[in-house]
Amino acid sequence: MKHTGSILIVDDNPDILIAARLLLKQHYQSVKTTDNPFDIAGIISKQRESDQPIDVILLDMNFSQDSISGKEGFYWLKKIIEQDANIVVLLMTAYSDIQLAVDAIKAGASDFIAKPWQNEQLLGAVAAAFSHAKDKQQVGKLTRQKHGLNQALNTPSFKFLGQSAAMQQVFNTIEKAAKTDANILITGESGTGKELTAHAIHQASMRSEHTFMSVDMGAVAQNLFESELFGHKKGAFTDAKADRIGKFELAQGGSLFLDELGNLPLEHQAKLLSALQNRQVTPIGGSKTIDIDIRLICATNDNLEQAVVDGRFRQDLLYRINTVEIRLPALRERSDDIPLLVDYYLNHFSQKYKRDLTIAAGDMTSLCQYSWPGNVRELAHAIERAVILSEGENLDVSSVVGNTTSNVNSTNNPIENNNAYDTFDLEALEQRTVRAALTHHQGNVSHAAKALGLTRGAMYRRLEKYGL
Ligand SMILES: Nc1ncnc2c1ncn2[C@@H]1O[C@H](COP(=O)(O)OP(=O)(O)OP(=O)(O)O)[C@@H](O)[C@H]1O
Repeated sequence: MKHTGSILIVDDNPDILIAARLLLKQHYQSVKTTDNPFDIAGIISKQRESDQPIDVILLDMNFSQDSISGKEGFYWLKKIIEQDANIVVLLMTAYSDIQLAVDAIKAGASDFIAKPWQNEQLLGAVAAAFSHAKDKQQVGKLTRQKHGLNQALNTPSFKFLGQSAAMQQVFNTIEKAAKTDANILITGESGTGKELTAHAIHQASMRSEHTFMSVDMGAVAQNLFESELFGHKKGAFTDAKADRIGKFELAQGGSLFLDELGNLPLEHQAKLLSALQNRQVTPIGGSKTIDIDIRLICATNDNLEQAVVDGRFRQDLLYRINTVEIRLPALRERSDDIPLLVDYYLNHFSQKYKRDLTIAAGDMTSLCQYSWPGNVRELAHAIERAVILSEGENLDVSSVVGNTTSNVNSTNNPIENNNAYDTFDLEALEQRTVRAALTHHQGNVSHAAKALGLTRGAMYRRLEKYGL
């Protein structure tokens, strides 16, 4: 059976063209020939258009009579590589010498064949060239796929909006800091847009073509911390059934975003610090260290300075990660952003659910007066729910934020509210309690979860459930 793939043979000697074609035609599906190197570019284009791209070219080195320098071969080799770097070129000459062969390979040829050839020798060289061409094509495909995946991973689902002076300042700092390779610490309450900020930094940086790798430190099981970040070798521990690449290595050349860093236990902080200081990691069970080239972006809704004072966070690690600090203001501190965000999410979810809704001016004012303890995340969920539940043409905000406006000045705490037990609906009570805990802890999910006796995962499930 013939191999799929196309070969082009270029030689000014018609006997060589016939002999090579007869031999190669027995093994390969498409064999083209030409005695004029000026035809090469046209043949490459035509074959590509007809979906039979040239994989391998056998190229003579000397075309003018009596020429033996090989210069012409090098010239055409360069032209071919410029036109299509995936084509593999085999150079042929009757005047072979070692230096010419070395120079040919240096210039990008895959091999060098002396004429006259032995058939077996030519077939072997062509087979190796084909395999090289397939590898190149595969690498090209994987590179394009990686590029596409990076684009998909790097693009957040929502725009990063803000017209308030506070957010303009944030955007300004992002722009300045992104251009450097400085480590950046993003702080702010839950839902203020820390992850969006990290994406924006990566996208505005010189690393934007590379991977943006995100790790939620709050969600990494304690015993898997090292494996998650640094990787492991097969058999390094009982469950290590195969090699695993760590997030540091996956982020190679790009940005590594460590979210919820405040939750990292002290012993892991030491390991993280050591990796950052040495710019090297060693997978568990591995003997070789891997050099790492990443821009580090960390985020937390914890107060890390206080955590240092409390002995929960290493000062040396804090100094290493906070070269630039970006603090995201809570939504209640920038209520002039609320109309912009409401309009954006109203438009987004109206399109998603095929509704045509507007918001009454009075309702917008109510939303601007609300304290939004869950910040923009709460606002986005609230608008989505309103879009789904509204019946008329106006967005029904009461169905969403319920007694939000009356909540503005209340504690939201069912224990403290006189009307705490106006309902015995457990879900409603749970929602109020979760909201109250968030408000009490100024949007800090970790602290609110702790106060409620919940894990962060359980807390997040409730935030999702109640759209907080
Ligand atoms: N400025 C903004 N413009 C538009 N959407 C925003 C903005 N800030 C946050 N959001 C939206 O709010 C939600 C939460 O944002 P994000 O995950 O970035 O917050 P976070 O501070 O990282 O939260 P957490 O601390 O809980 O992880 C996302 O859906 C995001 O798109």
